[in-house]
Amino acid sequence: MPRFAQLVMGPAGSGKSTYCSTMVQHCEASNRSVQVVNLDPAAEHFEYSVMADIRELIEVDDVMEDDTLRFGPNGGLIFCMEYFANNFGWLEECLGHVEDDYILFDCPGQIELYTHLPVMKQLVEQLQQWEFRVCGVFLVDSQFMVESFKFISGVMAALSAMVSLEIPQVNIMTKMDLLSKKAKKEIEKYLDPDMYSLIEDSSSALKSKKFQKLTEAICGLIDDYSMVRFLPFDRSDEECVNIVLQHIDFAIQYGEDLEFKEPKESVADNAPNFDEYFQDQVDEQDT
Ligand SMILES: Nc1nc2c(ncn2[C@@H]2O[C@H](COP(=O)(O)OP(=O)(O)OP(=O)(O)O)[C@@H](O)[C@H]2O)c(=O)[nH]1
Ligand SMILES: [Mg+2]
Repeated sequence: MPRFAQLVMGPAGSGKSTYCSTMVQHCEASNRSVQVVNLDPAAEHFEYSVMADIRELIEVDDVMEDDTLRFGPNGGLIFCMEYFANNFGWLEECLGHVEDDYILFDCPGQIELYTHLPVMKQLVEQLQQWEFRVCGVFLVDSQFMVESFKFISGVMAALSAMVSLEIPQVNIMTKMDLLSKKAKKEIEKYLDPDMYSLIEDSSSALKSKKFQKLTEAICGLIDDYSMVRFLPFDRSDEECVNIVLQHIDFAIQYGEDLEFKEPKESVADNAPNFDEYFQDQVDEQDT
């Protein structure tokens, strides 16, 4: 039987730890067992109970205090993650060999981990060797996405992770509950973006013709291959959380090998319908 994992990634403060605790609560409410592993050696507090915590292996503060290493916070974190990559045996011991388990890995927020450092890729390969099906979950804060410029850089960050990790990835726009009604309408166009029109929106801000052409080429490539799409994540909306979870489950085929159970009528009636959800949002926008 396969095992299942979500690698929860994204820039600092994008809501990774909050996403993990929301998912745990959501799954508990539907009698589903999901566990969390904290992989952030600099984490100070989180609201979920952990099955494993990287700080038991190594902590950033200890690395920074070491007189021979002399690292600052960022260098210290990279050192910790490299140390972790050389000691995957620790993780193997913590995870055990439970069939069919479902684990969320709450990762650190240093963006270089997802763009060019090999640690996350090594972790993915190791998890796959332990028979995990891994889905990347890339979080971007919706607060920063209401302008096309910031959006393009968010898309590029998500794309870097996709390209370097080579696993299915679901991109998520977090903190939707904080947006005003007007901003929510504004952000709708970023969920399934038409990059060509976004670049038109922002072309007046680009002073250099050369860079404008480069940005156009990048946007064109992303658009032509429909490479990046975002799902909205509002932690206060159960249906929204469920839709995100279903997308991820689908990507790693969770549930395919489980025994088939007759759905209860009430559950089937309440089953979320993605199209309806998005249609509701469009209707809201039209009114
Ligand atoms: N209102 C609201 N606040 C959120 C949401 N997600 C995160 N936050 C807040 O945003 C801040 C950062 O959230 P975290 O979950 O710690 O973000 P993180 O990505 O784990 O941060 P790092 O681990 O430091 O990279 C906290 O103050 C959270 O309470 C959300 O969906 N809605
Ligand atoms: Mg965190």
